[in-house]
Amino acid sequence: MMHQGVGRSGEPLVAGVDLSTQATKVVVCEARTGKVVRDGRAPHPEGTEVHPTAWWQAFTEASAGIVDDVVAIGVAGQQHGLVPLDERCEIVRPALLWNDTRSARAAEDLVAELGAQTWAAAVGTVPVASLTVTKLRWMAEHEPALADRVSSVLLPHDWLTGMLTSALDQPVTDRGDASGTGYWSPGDGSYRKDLLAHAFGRRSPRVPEVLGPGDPAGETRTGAVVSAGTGDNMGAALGLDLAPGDVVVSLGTSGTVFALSPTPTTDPSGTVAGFADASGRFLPLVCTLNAARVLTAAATMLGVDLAEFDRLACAAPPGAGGLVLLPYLDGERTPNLPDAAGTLSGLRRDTMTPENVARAAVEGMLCGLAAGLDALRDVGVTVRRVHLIGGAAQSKAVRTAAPIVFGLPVTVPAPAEYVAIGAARQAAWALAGTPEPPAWQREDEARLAEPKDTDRSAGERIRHEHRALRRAVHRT
Ligand SMILES: Nc1ncnc2c1ncn2[C@@H]1O[C@H](COP(=O)(O)OP(=O)(O)O)[C@@H](O)[C@H]1O
Ligand SMILES: O=C(CO)[C@@H](O)[C@H](O)COP(=O)(O)O
Repeated sequence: MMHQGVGRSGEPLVAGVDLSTQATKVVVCEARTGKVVRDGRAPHPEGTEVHPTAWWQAFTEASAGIVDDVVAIGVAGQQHGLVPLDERCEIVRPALLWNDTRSARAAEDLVAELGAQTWAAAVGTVPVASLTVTKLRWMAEHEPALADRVSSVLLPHDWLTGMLTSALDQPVTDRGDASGTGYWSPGDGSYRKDLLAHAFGRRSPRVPEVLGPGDPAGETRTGAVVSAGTGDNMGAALGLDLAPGDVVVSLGTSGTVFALSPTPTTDPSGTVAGFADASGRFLPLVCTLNAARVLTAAATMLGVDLAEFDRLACAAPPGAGGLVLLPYLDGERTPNLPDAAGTLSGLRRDTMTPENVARAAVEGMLCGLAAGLDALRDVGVTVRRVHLIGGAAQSKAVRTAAPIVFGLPVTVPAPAEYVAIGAARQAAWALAGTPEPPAWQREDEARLAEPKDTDRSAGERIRHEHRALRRAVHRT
């Protein structure tokens, strides 16, 4: 498959993999500059439980013919997913993904048993259905015979990394992804196996060794260096080379809001997850379950494609003629409403147009992220401007509405797979063996209009209406 070598330009090449929710994406970059020279992608099956062999199939398809000459490779993956292996490293049951909400009651129980403050102080996060620790509790309660067979517990990126190095029996991970398990402490840099054993009700299963940010995990069969890998949001932060004051809003399957922090953060309310990053620092993050797919679902409901959806949403005024959408179409994680459904309110005969419905979908999705920006400020993050990334950042309607709803300058970095680029940069780092990652150039970014005063008041009104509806319907 892979063999050591250089690209046609004579530059050594490295590959980065984004094992995200809906697809596996692969980029091949020049190790020295970061220039992307090739890419590939392949879809994943629908659903919130996926057999990891489907990821291997997607990786094989996405990387076919483009990674033969890379000298290093790294994987950034969707966070939190539970990949349980038995003592022969066979998969015990299909992986439960971050957006699977069946462990909501388990999360409530774990919080009730130990207290939100204890969890936040111990591991930087308060359990919600997304976290690995709650999936282990669910499995222990609902599938005890399978739980008895579990010998080690991996995350999606750990598993793919282990497949690449042929070392699933000696699994490795990194600080960033480990910090999303609910049983690794970003503050102490160590596992809390007591919490893992408490949740699982059994002796703690084996957990991957946490490598340092630039450490190699091993080699592929053909001798390419494999880096430690990380979570997808940490990968994006590395790919974007974030500066202080920069906040990322990522609109993929999940909506995430995150920024770098030099110190760990804790939020006993559970809104901000106090993750570690992939560079040795920290990554406070807010995650919503409903982002890009709110737009695709609204477009399907309106019977239009995404281009027409965009045209409709852009044709409506800010505030969508009074229509307000709480877009909790898959339940919600932030606020923690795993069983919620969406609500569309404010319909009047003269305003219930396709244009206003489309605009309300865009604004409703963005309001969840605006609340995330406020929550980041509350834990001490400086928010000066927003970088908008992820699939839905390509939507003109989203680009138009985002500075208004956020009340901040917003830039859209040149369209690129930043998670995969971050994974490739980590691979180049492991290859170089330097204390810091290589300095990679970034393409120019499109700066969007800064919000005007009139925009600001429209944005405040939109956020106010969204909050008021949420309180009325969900009392949160
Ligand atoms: N122009 C667009 N408008 C709205 N949504 C879009 C657009 N382009 C892509 N998307 C959506 O973005 C999502 C994929 O984004 P991505 O960041 O790749 O997600 P993930 O990393 O979770 O797989 C899909 O749901 C897709 O429909
Ligand atoms: O759970 C989180 C973050 O805590 C999600 O951001 C997942 O990491 C999935 O990411 P995407 O597939 O939406 O990029």
